[in-house]
Amino acid sequence: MANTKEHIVMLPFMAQGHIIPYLALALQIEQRKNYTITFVNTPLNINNLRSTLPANSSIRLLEIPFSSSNHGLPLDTENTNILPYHLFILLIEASTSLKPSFKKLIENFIEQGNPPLCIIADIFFGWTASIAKELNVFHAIFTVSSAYRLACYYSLWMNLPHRKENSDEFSLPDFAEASNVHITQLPTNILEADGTDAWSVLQSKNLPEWVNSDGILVNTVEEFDQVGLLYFKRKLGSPAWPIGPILLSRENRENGMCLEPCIEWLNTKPLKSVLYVSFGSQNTISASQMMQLAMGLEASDKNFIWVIRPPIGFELNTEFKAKEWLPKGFEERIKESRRGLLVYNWAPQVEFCPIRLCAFLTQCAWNSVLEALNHSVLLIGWPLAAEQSFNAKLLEEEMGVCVEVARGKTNEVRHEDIAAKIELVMNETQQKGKEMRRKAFEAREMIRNAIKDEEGFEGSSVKAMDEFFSAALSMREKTMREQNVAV
Ligand SMILES: O=c1ccn([C@@H]2O[C@H](COP(=O)(O)OP(=O)(O)O[C@H]3O[C@H](CO)[C@@H](O)[C@H](O)[C@H]3O)[C@@H](O)[C@H]2O)c(=O)[nH]1
Repeated sequence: MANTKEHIVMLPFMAQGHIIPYLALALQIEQRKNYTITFVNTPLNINNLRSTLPANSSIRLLEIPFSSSNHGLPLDTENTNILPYHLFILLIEASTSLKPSFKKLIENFIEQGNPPLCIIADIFFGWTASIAKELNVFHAIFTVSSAYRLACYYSLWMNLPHRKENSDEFSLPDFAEASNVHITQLPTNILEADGTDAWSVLQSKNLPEWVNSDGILVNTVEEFDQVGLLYFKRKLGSPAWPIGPILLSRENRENGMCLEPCIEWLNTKPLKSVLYVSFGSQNTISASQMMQLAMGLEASDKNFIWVIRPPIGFELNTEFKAKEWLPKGFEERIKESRRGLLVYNWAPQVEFCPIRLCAFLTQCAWNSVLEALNHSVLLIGWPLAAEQSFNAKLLEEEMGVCVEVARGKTNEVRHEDIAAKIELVMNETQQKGKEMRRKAFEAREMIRNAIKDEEGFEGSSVKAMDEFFSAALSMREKTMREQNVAV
């Protein structure tokens, strides 16, 4: 066994929000030196990854066949980034066609004497757990988000409680630790689910398969996500390993406005005085919300950077029509006063975080959340889609580092409320802001301690990763013993 590296096979769902964090995890595992990694996906995704993988990486990229047009999808559709939301479900359904070739791949590895120590696969690929079980390979699901969020998601899909309650607010039947959920916090697919629709049917096959997995790897930190982690230990009877934060590597970031002008602007501002406003890599808000947000920012009197995109209904590459979408003279006023900086479409976010940011008005997408907490930046939540409301719930109710300012892409928002929330969080003399600052500092310490790996001290995330590999090795030794006995 000496000198032989253990083999890990990874299979993310075909979406950038999944592939990129999986690659970040692969790169992190690679640093442990004693593993070789096979990163599996469909041909076009693998092709795109070739240019982003660091030149010195030993990660092997491997294609498995996929034909989108066989599944009612446009030709060469292998990633959600070129699909409208209502077709995501088709791609997830179509991805079950990967099953036979993925199974064959693992069988071939076994036959060639290179059996995987473990398979790490996506939350949408419950079927990989059954394959792993059949072939005696250790299996883990890797979720790119928090355990708390995943617990809400799992509980909602398994129980559809909003269909059984008459009220807009209800509790989660098997996750009583979480406070009530409001109907407006549900993503569209769960809100519309009735047990017979395509999403319900898909999840009713996918989620029960999770019990066949040997555990869940979670991009989180044990110290602030206990409630969700315990839920999965209880529900699935297997470990949930908090191994985060798995922060995204810079190689995978798009290029946007260059860093220098932003840093130059930031450097003219006092420490921890700037509000950063961004809705992540995929989302934007409605034109009327954009108008109110601009007015709220102006009224708040705080320094701000706003990563601004055309509102809903316009392509990202549409020319930004400030005269139409922003209050009259807004751009000129903030430029003149140097109080605000508008960055169109994409900003070097990670580089901003450590410097002068006090707060981040965010849709609460998990990577952004971890990046902000890593530098004790306070959060002003405006969840827009997907699981973001559950992240906001964890951040506000459990961790105390966030205040929700608005919800959804179409709901009415008022500039007075936005300005008031900004004031509440950013004004150092306000009790609420003070308390949030203390909690955000604690969260930062939790993150930093979790990833510490020093003589005499191993952080919780480092330990969890060790435990995950130990569990995989123990299972393999057990299987080998059993096979020897059988022989
Ligand atoms: O202008 C920008 C915008 C984003 N980023 C980076 O891009 C990543 C974006 O990731 P994230 O914050 O998670 O946002 P999204 O990709 O928009 O979020 C999707 O993926 C998340 C993780 O699964 C989910 O929590 C969200 O619901 C889903 O919309 C982060 O590393 C950001 O630093 C930039 O560098 N510049």
